Amino acid sequence: MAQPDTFSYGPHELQKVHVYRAQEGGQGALWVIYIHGGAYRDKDILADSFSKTYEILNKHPMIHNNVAAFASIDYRLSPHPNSPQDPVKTPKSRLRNAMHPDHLNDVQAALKVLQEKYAFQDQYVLVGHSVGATMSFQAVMNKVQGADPTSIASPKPRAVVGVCGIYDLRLIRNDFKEIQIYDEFLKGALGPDEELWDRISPGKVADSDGVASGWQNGQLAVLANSTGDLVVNKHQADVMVKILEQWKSLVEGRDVVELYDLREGHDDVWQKGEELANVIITTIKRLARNKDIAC
Ligand SMILES: N[C@@H](CC(=O)c1ccccc1NC=O)C(=O)O
Repeated sequence: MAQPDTFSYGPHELQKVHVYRAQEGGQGALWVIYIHGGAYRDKDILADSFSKTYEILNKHPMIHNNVAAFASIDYRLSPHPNSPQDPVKTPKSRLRNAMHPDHLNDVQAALKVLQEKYAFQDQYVLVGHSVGATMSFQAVMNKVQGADPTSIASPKPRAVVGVCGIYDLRLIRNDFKEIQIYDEFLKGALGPDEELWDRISPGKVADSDGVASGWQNGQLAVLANSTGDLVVNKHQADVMVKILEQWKSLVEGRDVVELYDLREGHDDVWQKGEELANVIITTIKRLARNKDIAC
């Protein structure tokens, strides 16, 4: 397995970013930056969950020609009832007690450190899985309620890819009302104020705070969903695509790609890596094809 370089962007053990250089002699300029899911709280789904996908991608000639490096972001997590910690005995740097906006502020801080180190500007693709997809599209909103406005990603990415993503937080809870974990993980990470959930849902905010007005340099949005995903349903992509159609209609040359033919289970998409890698390859091909259309 490839060993990434790891950089800290804060004192917590989860405030780290992993960087994997593309193959020796790679000629690309693009960065691919991954935000993992895990319901904001799963201590077993972290930045290294991108490793398998990286291994697959790194053998692909398309990557050699277009990608400079990959990064995968860890961010502080919220408590999980199945892995309790003693708040007195656990050092602060290991405590999983993050609440919105901590997760998103961490992602923004990681992007900032990457920019300071590598200065790739807007030559990057932000890829998120599940709640990582929520944060990927939050990163291109104009304003996310509660989040630090000075920390909003600058510059924003050229392309955003949401894989098995959650874009309307209240809707997913309501769609799975009988299953307690949805309400539990959302309240555990975001608090009980459901109006706040609405104001931070990238598939719900249609006013000037949202993705349509906020993502001015964007060229390509990709939504990927799997028929084998039993925990995130297609309603989520349906709401997000409406916002993205609005975004697309504002500037000529913007592109929205819907890939709804994945087959793997929610976590197998990244765990096996094949389908996540394919989605990223499709994205990079599209970007290369659309290169002549200015940003
Ligand atoms: N493994 C997670 C569950 C999880 O990841 C999840 C469950 C339902 C819907 C979305 C999920 N993850 C999104 O990031 C947990 O232990 O809570």
